[in-house]
Amino acid sequence: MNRTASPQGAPIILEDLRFAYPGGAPIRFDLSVEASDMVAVMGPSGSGKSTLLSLIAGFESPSSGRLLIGGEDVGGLAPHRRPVSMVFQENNLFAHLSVAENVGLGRSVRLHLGEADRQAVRDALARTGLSGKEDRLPQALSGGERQRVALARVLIRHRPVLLLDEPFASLGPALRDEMLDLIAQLHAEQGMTVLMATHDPRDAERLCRTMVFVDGGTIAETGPASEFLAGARSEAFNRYVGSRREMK
Ligand SMILES: Nc1ncnc2c1ncn2[C@@H]1O[C@H](COP(=O)(O)OP(=O)(O)OP(=O)(O)O)[C@@H](O)[C@H]1O
Repeated sequence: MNRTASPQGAPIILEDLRFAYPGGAPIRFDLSVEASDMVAVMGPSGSGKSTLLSLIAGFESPSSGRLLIGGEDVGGLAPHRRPVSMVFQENNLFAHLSVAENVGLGRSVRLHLGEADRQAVRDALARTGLSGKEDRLPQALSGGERQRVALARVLIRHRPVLLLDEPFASLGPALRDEMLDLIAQLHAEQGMTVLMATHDPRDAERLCRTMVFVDGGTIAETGPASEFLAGARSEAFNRYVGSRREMK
């Protein structure tokens, strides 16, 4: 993989990807995402957003169907071999490793780092506003700082796809905006394809060009995020977003 090249993302195609948790309802996804797109994945609680991202990342295995990333069938690849980085709502970091080591894992899972890798870690920490905190353990960081460490690791991994599963749900609004800006900057630099699961229409509005509406274990609707957010798409989406807004 080219780690220094100019921005590039990979297209993602899910073809009749089928899955079910033991005893759970059937889940089935068909989806096509353009390279370097920024996609909001929205939908009711339990609709299957996390499952969609987990299938792409390889944390769950479909019973049938195909998953193509960058034109390659990645269905047989273990998660760490897929051209994908993922950031969760929390628990992205190893508690016993320092900030610098947690970021360094993006280069080598055994932390066998050369000088160029260590320089890349320093650069990523500087880019994410964490210089001076490299030796801290995650417990000595704020929630926002911990998510920045996770993003610093994404930055040095240079993977063509970034999956975000409600990454900022536990942060306050100001910090959240700051983090969304940081994702936008990373995207401008690296051009990776971004899929972000979120319940907050403001996240989608701020960051995403495309909307994927997940409902009942399937992709119910896709299109320009602006149309969804303007209320110009399905009643089901409007009801979902309306109910989220009432909850605030
Ligand atoms: N590990 C699991 N074992 C069994 N069922 C699961 C598991 N994880 C999720 N499910 C079920 O699968 C369905 C889809 O869950 P998923 O977590 O993908 O939804 P979601 O849209 O991400 O929800 P939320 O917005 O609440 O995070 C739900 O009915 C959920 O209860």
